[in-house]
Amino acid sequence: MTAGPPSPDRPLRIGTRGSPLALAQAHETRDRLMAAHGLPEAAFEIVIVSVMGDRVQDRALSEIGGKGLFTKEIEDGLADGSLDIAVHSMKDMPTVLPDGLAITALLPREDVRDAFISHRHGGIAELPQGATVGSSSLRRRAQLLHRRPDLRVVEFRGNVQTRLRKLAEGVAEATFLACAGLRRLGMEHEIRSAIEPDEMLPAVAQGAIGIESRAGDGRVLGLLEPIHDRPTATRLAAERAFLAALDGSCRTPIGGLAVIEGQSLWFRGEIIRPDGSERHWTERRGALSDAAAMGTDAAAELRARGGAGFFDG
Ligand SMILES: NCc1[nH]cc(CCC(=O)O)c1CC(=O)O
Repeated sequence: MTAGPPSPDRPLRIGTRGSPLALAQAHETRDRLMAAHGLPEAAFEIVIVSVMGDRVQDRALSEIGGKGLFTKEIEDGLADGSLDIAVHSMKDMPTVLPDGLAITALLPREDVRDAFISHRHGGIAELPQGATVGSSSLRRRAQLLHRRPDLRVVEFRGNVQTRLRKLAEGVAEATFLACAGLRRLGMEHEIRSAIEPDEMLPAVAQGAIGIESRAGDGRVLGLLEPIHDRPTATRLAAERAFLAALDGSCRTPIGGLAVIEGQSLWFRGEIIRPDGSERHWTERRGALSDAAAMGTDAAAELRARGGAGFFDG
């Protein structure tokens, strides 16, 4: 796009992954932009981009490694101008973005909690001794094993629908998904219980949708301004600073959550050994304007307490 508002002749091109959740998030973004600017649906074009993280289904994501497994191909489209904006789950976004790109808007955050999903049991405490639980998230595995070392955790990959099918097939007795994703998919009824953050601290940025665009594209920035949510931005500033200072790759079990209480920010963060054997937790309270510094400071404390090589075994 060059100038003027998006129109059916020159639609704003919205890049997204093709999973049902990604598409729901892209549609939510489009709907908010339509409402904010009084534009017709045809002024937007949703462009599905195939990314490595979706193509590889037979290996754990932590094994494939590398950053941006869910973002690279989409970011290439922003950089070469074939896309105008990209919609992402902020939970999946690396803390460092390619030169020239930035998160330029955040939608109001959804429920941050993890959901306990099971046909037979109501919550973690009800799981029988030695029960099998499916999860592909290193954080959820580590948090669960810390609390319940008796449980057997098996790899559970694939999108929300695939995981629910594995559960129905009896591959595991329970699994976990983000409440936010289930809500956005209209699948709230799958949530057996929502796990409070003091029981299972969510992933950094869980429940937040971010919009990425070219940092210097003033026209797109103007379009995004009315749909940007400042409280979400403040919370993510603390959480993502925490993650960045811990050098969080997908191999590191880390939880982090900031909430706004009146004029102050309450941040909680933790690091856990992948096998759940050791956990370090901390919290900070401070001014909203100190959000990023609080996250960085909390990370420095946990790094020192965990010691060198904490994440290795
Ligand atoms: N890593 C996959 C992913 N990325 C974002 C969500 C859920 C939606 C969100 O947290 O915003 C999920 C699935 C899940 O954890 O259940």
